[in-house]
Amino acid sequence: MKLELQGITKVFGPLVANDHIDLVVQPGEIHALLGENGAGKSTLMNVLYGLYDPDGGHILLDDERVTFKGPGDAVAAGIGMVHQHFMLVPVFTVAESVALGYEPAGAGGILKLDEARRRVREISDRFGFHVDPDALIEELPVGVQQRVEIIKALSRDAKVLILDEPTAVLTPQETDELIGIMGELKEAGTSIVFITHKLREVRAIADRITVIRRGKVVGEARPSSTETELASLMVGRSVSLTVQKELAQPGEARFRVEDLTVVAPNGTVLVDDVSFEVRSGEILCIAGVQGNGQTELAEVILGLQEADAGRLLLDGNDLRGRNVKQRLRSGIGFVPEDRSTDGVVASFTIAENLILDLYDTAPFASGISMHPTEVGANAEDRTQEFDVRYTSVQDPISTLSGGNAQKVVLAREMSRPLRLLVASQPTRGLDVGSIEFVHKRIVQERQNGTPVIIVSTELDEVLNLGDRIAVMYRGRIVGIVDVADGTVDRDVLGLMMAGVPLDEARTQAAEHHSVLGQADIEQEAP
Ligand SMILES: Nc1ncnc2c1ncn2[C@@H]1O[C@H](COP(=O)(O)OP(=O)(O)OP(=O)(O)O)[C@@H](O)[C@H]1O
Repeated sequence: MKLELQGITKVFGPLVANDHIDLVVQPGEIHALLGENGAGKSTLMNVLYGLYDPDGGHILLDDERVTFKGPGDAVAAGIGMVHQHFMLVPVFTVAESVALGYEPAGAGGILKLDEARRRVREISDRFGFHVDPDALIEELPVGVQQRVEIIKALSRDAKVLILDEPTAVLTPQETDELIGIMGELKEAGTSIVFITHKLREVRAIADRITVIRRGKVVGEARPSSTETELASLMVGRSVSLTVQKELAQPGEARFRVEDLTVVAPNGTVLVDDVSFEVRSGEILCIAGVQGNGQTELAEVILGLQEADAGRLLLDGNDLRGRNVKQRLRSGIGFVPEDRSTDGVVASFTIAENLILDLYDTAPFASGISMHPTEVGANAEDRTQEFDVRYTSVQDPISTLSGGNAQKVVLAREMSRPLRLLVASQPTRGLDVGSIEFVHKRIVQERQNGTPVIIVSTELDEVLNLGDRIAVMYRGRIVGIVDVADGTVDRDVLGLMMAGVPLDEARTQAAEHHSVLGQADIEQEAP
């Protein structure tokens, strides 16, 4: 189906989030939407999916004008959307998930389970999804859950599929698989609108690329453009895609994790006897597929979770018995993996969110009285430094785009004297310009002598930023590699993240390159 957006305009108070946006997506085209944080991509997709009523402009499907009063109308017209946070119920089976809320079905909007099962099988076979209709959602890896969302959309006859940062939570292998699936869908005539900040993927799969900046279309780019060209078109300036840093000169060990074990209430061992140390002036990256114990490890360091065994020593002091507030005040900077649940308080203003840890200390308060002038001034400074795009620092943080909310968390946690920085997925959802800035700040922190732990599923990030990389798999550390020795690459790390030990990973990687690893090689070739 051909999709055409003509002059779409959407305003929020004084802010024009979409300013006369035109976009044409041909049948069977993979169309990437690129743009810096707050450019207006999600807003545009929400208009297309019927979640927002546009203030101007039209949507055309196969040259016919359509209006959507809600997502139900959009779905009925053949539009499907896979959100970043999947909307699946964990205790349902795949078939139940697909059956739920099925609009054209009979009583109660429920599709019969047998019919749902049949459709899951049919779609799964047709596109090589390998999804079992009777599998429980909570037992499926993230990549397969995402396929269930795609099946759900296809079972409702989606002809245009919107994928909003679909690879943010995927492993390299799952990303490869998704790229394959997108190719199959395209062959079958499905149009795909694909939002991403990952330029490597755009180059690998997009047929056309539209770039938006500050609510306006600023141009179209060819997939043959280099990542550097795409980056500068996106943010309007040249961007360095590699981290400029001197060789690490680590000092003494400042932070030690000793024999740490964390067990879930159901008895699953989440962190399994993990030990490592981080030295002054060193960045240790903890790589791994989401859900292999990294989250729990980071949370135990801040005291959000209790360890079942083991010790944490910061500058020789045992952290046991100290609560979260005491740990933050003792100089631990902490960027949580999920900003919306742990990083910000949605109903608080941007300014308040910037002092969550320090709200009762000078200069923001004395005794029980807050000093709004200082709170406001701090917010102006921090948002300027981290280039947060907002209308007023007194607006609730929920009005910010995803990337801008992430920058608020980073600005708060990295703007006080630190003895240890722990950041989980620090650049998730950030545009290339912001990633460049945040990486520089992290390196600066390391230059100041702070031990830094970065938990990341992004291979580019860990390879670029880490002095050493520890790979976690099923709660254990598979291996710790020194980046300076030059023997690790995306493929080796990708395999280690699947539990393959270092030496074997090196052998296997030499024999097989992933799609994106291959794209790297081709780009490097003269
Ligand atoms: N409900 C809302 N109320 C007020 N402002 C909003 C609302 N939703 C979005 N905005 C603003 O509209 C602008 C565009 O936001 P949008 O979420 O579309 O950006 P984006 O391109 O998707 O960014 P990101 O890459 O960070 O996800 C931002 O300045 C944002 O603060």
